[in-house]
Amino acid sequence: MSHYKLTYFNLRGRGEIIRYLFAYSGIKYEDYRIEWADWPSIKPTIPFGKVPILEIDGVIIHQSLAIARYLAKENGVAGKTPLEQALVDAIVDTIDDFMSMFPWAEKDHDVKQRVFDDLLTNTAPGLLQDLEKFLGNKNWLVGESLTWADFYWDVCSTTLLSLKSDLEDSNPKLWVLKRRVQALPAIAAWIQQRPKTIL
Ligand SMILES: CCC(=O)N1CCc2c(cnn2-c2cccc(F)c2)C1
Repeated sequence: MSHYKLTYFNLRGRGEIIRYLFAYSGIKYEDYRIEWADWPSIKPTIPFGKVPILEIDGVIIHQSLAIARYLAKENGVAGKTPLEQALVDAIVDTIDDFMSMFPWAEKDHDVKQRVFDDLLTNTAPGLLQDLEKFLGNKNWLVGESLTWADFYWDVCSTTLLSLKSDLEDSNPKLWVLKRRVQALPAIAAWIQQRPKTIL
């Protein structure tokens, strides 16, 4: 039995997709949440100096999407064929490109608020419309079964709704999908038990 240790902050952020995959797989792992005060002393010990990282029996994987893709493949939710896996990656990257546009670490509150508001008001609607069209009348974003693209949509849309709740007023199929993911017993249980954080 492998030993898994996830290292990230006490945030959903870029760590939550990994936590979803562990919850779905039922595999036990250490969910180590770095205290902000400890980060300066921990950062130099981390390869490439960024988190999340996942240690698997001492082997360190960095980059949240690489970690998630590994766990998805190990647990049958990466896509059933290479073509489906490519579509999953394309959707995940599309969502991640948008999430990466936010200046999460901006120190100037006014600058941060202005960029966040612009992205949420002027960029998010187009992205959601494209995702709604891609989903169409399917139950899941890719193929005919759950993949980690569906998990990623739920993880990231939770944060987007926390920032702009009226995003839920358009693109109804996307919000039906969100509820379908959150109704999965393992995901529902994780959401109920996880530490409550703003982001
Ligand atoms: C100081 C750092 C911080 O506040 N956060 C880190 C990044 C982040 C947060 C919430 N979502 N999110 C995120 C999720 C997926 C992709 C991505 F680029 C970003 C909060």
